[in-house]
Amino acid sequence: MQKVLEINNLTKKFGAFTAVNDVSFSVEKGNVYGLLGPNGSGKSTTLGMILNVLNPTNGSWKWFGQAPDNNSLKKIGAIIESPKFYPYLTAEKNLQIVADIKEVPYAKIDEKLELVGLIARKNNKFEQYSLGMKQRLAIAGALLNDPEVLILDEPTNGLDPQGIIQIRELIQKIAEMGTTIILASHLLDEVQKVCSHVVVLKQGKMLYAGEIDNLNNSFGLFELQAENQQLLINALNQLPYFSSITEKNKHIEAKLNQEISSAELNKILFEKGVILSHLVQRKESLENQFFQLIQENK
Ligand SMILES: Nc1ncnc2c1ncn2[C@@H]1O[C@H](COP(=O)(O)OP(=O)(O)OP(=O)(O)O)[C@@H](O)[C@H]1O
Repeated sequence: MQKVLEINNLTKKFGAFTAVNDVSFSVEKGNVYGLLGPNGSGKSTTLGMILNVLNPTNGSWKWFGQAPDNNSLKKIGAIIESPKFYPYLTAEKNLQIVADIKEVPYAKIDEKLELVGLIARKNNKFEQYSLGMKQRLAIAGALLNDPEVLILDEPTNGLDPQGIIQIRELIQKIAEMGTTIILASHLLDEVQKVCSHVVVLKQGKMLYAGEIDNLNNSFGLFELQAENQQLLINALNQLPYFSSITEKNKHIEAKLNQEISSAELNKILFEKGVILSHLVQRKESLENQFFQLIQENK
């Protein structure tokens, strides 16, 4: 797979405060990467550095295998702030200004307005647009010169549910056309729905980078209940299958560190004299795992 971006040991300090702390990851062509982390975890600062808007304190990165220069930046479309257009001009006129700056033919304007679903509204003034339409117009602007990479910072911030779905579908459509996408978000749900890969940041540190499916690659857990809970806990503690055993309200939650079927576990416990009244195997949600990852690295 061709590497579009390679970040090595990137650090940004604001005075004594470290906003991005020794972050390294790569982005491969054609995938959708989510930069995921709570507010203030360093997502925007990371994007600012790789877009040459902020100077790094330390570290380096390569775009398309080379040290970043103006040429490589031309292959990147980015929206890292709220869309800036002239309110009293139409969408089309606004995009003509962008086309002039990017030196692309006006023919591209209708193509991109069509893509983002705004062709029928191209003669409306920007100020008449909803927030979702403004965001889609910004995406059209960022795509005018057919960049290889599209970077979006919190693309659904402030949008209503319908607007969120429209942006999500648009991101999927753009990705299917072969554009590599990097999007920063604090919403796990958003990242989970559109990204193939995720980089998890917390307080500037990278906690995980890889395929989103691998983040969800736990063995799951068992919910168990027995008449004699203490006997059950003792028996579970003697077995090698669990990374943690926790007492919840009425049941015991035992997290697996390897595979074992519920039938097998039931048999082993029965042989140890434990009669189960409740046994359910569950997959752990990505949300749980993300939360745990964030907790563990406190
Ligand atoms: N110019 C600056 N001067 C000082 N501190 C800054 C500056 N810019 C960002 N920070 C701090 O760096 C940390 C990371 O900020 P950043 O905006 O990168 O986080 P984020 O993950 O994008 O969060 P959010 O989703 O809230 O934008 C925050 O604690 C922020 O207050």
